[in-house]
Amino acid sequence: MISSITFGDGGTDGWWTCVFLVVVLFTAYHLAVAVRRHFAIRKLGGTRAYLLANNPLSGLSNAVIVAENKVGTYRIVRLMSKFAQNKTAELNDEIYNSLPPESRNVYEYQFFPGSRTIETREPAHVKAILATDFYSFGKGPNFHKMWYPFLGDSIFATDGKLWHNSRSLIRPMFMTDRLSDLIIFERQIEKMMKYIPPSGQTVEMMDLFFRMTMDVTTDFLLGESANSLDYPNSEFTHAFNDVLVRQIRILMLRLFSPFDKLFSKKEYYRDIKVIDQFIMPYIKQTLAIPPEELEKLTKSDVEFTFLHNLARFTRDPKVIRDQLIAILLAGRDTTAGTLSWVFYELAAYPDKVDRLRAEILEFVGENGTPTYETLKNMKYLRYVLQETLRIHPAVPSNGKLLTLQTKRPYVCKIKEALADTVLPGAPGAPSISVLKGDTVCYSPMTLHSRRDLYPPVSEQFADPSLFSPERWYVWQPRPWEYIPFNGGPRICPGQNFAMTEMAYCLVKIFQKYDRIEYRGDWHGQQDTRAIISRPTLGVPVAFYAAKRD
Ligand code: HEM
Repeated sequence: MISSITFGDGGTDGWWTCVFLVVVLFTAYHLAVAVRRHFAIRKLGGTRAYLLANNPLSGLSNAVIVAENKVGTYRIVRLMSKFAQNKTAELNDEIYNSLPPESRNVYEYQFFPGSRTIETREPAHVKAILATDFYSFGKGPNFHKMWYPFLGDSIFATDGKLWHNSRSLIRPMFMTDRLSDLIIFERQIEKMMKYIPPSGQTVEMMDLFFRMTMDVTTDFLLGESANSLDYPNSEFTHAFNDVLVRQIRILMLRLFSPFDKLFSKKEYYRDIKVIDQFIMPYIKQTLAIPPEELEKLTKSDVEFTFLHNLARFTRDPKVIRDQLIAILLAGRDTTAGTLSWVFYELAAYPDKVDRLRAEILEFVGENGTPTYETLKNMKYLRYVLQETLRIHPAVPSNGKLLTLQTKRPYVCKIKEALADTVLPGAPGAPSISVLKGDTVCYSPMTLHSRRDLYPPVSEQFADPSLFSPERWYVWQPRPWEYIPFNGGPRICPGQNFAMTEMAYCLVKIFQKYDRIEYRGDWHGQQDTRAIISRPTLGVPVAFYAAKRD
């Protein structure tokens, strides 16, 4: 029948028949998938979230986003242009504001029935993904595969047993307040301060923060810093800066698969080689230390490094390499990006600088050295950091793929097959069925900017869009409404390390300076998100040294 269909000038055309068949099979397949998924969703007892786009046409072209009387924008084109302009926060607001009142905080879209993405800013959903239904969600095999050349089998790229092993391996180094960490902060922050020019001269602080956190993290991991403060143009520093950008480019090109293979990955692999050439000698050196010597080293709080700790539990250089790279990645950009935002915000509020400095002088004095105890007791200092992470969470968006595992990971004793699951409904709303393979994204940034989760604006509680550390004196976010460090079993293990490092840095800077002046376009600032948030225009400021008694 089909072969008798005629096209064009009336002759039977085998090619057209093939195309026709492909279209029919493609449509039939997707219809079958859609029907199967429809029933699977119903069977789970939940519903779908508000559907923003249902097929390539509505997804790619005319998905109507109704945002304050603006109708009919082109979603993907718009998304890409907002992303290119570093305005994804604006786009998120626009999308969420366009949702119907009964589904204000969650929506979904799909180009084909089998590729569904759910986006949520509902605390109950975040709690389920990160904690109560933890084993149903993970990074997924695709993420592991895509990041493998750079991150290997490290804590960041894995789920289940591999992830659990990594977590156990690194946990001991983050369990206690280590004196050696304070010594590292002192050493590297002091060095950074030498690069701040005399009063009144402009300095690009973001650049200094990225170099300083690179040196702190390598010092912590290897016992020796990469010294990017003194040598910002070293091959290693460049490779580490570039590799993430190249990794993101590779991930984005995957959207155009299989044509992504046409693009060369030579530079990406070259960067990884440079990074490995820097790290591997340290690993070799450490593995040459006899186990009994390593055990002796554990007694020394100052000499014992992260690398020593890893070598006590595994002699496999690849396992050690993967974990080191992951911590370097986790620890550097997050802390540098956050510190950059702290100084961007403070530069607009001289009164808050005064208040912060007064607290620092009260607790540490002009020349004193901070301890864990003094840092913990300085409330305003902590509130400055918490407030910065509320407005500018370092990881603004996060996603979890519903895992395709057939068994629960071994850490959980229940062995039944991992089935589809549901995200709990908000009060008064039905739960949302989630099927294996669906992608679920939650965004700390959009969650933190939900006005309905905050108390009314008052004299003590400023508008939530404003930087106001003072609000923390009268307000405590409810669980799962403030998640800069994630939560549940995958909560950031470096949280205490990062908060101490940033607090230490603020103390050192404001012991010396009592005024900051912003030397750029403060209001024109944007948010670049190469996974980690940072100010697009950098942080050009001038510091003014305080008069000493
Ligand atoms: C302001 C600083 C920091 C912030 C806001 C932050 C935030 C986060 C977040 C949101 C995650 C979860 C990411 C995901 O879902 O994949 C995470 C994971 C992680 N962070 Fe941090 N982080 C910071 C600093 C650090 C530091 C300094 C270290 C180590 C020195 C570190 C080590 C890690 C590790 C190892 C993970 C992976 C945990 C796992 O998957 O089990 N972080 N961090």
